[in-house]
Amino acid sequence: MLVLTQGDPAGIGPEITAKAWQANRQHGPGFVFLGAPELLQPFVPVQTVAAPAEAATIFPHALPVLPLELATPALAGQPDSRNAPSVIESIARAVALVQQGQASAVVTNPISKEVVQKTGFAHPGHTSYLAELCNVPGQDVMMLAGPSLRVVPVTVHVALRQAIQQLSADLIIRTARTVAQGLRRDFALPSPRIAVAGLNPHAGENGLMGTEEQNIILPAIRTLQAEGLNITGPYPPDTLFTPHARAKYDVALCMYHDQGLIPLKTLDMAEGVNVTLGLPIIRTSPDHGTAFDIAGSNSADPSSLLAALRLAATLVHNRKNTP
Ligand SMILES: NC(=O)C1=CN([C@@H]2O[C@H](COP(=O)(O)OP(=O)(O)OC[C@H]3O[C@@H](n4cnc5c(N)ncnc54)[C@H](O)[C@@H]3O)[C@@H](O)[C@H]2O)C=CC1
Ligand SMILES: NCC(=O)COP(=O)(O)O
Repeated sequence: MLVLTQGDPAGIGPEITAKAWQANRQHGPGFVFLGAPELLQPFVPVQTVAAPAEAATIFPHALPVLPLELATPALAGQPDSRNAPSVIESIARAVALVQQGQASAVVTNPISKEVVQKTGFAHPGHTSYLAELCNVPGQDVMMLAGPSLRVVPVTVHVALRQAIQQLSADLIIRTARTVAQGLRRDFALPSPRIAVAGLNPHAGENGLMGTEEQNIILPAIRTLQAEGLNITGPYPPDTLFTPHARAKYDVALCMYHDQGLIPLKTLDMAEGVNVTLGLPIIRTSPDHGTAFDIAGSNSADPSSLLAALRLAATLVHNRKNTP
């Protein structure tokens, strides 16, 4: 049984959760929602449970919920940091359930980084918090996976200026190793083809437009090739996402957040999934955020959450069956 976190109660999480249950109730994959039951009650029948083990028989008839309390009633589209502790508690308890073997994987609903950070949450998002909860701090890697493309941002939720400063051969090497291991173990790709993007226009054009390719990216690629990884680059970023280029790799290692997430969401917004690699547990998430602008309007598309639930179930299966 998958465990689905609450996410921000004022975002589209409750609505897409209810829509995902309606879509999956007959043919799964099943899930238990870890959050406030009143968020779902306007949409679908809900039944509270004490443990994920009770959820499977309930799932075809009602949405099973492990209840959490909100500090204040949630208003769609109006985030309230008083509810941040329940947002964070849902994530922590979901991870604990998987660690205890009571659930098979965590699927997270979107949270607002701004809202949780206002209350002192020390992480830029789920990804590094999950690594902390799993006692593997710093080993987390964010990958976005869609039908057309997989991308991994090497630097993630920092200002662009800081991303360039953070870029190092060591960071690229550690990230690529985690990506290769994750794709082998969970995605059934025995020798994943990794394409590395340059940082600068034309991948620097031999130092004419920047030296990070020569000084940082290429040495990292050579080290990884010497270890036997199927990794190439650095490629000019502007042509790395054409259909022709995409046919030649399984994942693109990108130097900063938007370099990878813009092509991913342009091509695959509806079915893109955020997967955290490098953890002892499996975690997926829709690729989008809280969408406060449409919360409460019944216009949220549940496709990305449905893809995240499907992928989590596949990864659970693959991990069990990979020697
Ligand atoms: N995994 C997570 O928890 C993520 C959280 N966020 C957070 O979400 C908040 C809002 O971020 P934004 O950059 O505005 O991104 P967003 O993805 O929430 O919204 C961007 C645009 O896409 C639309 N949209 C998003 N998902 C949709 C769906 N399922 N159906 C229909 N339309 C949809 C929204 O209405 C909005 O116009 C931020 O606080 C951000 O930190 C953003 C991405 C992932
Ligand atoms: N842009 C992706 C994103 O914001 C998801 O972050 P996380 O909460 O999965 O760490």
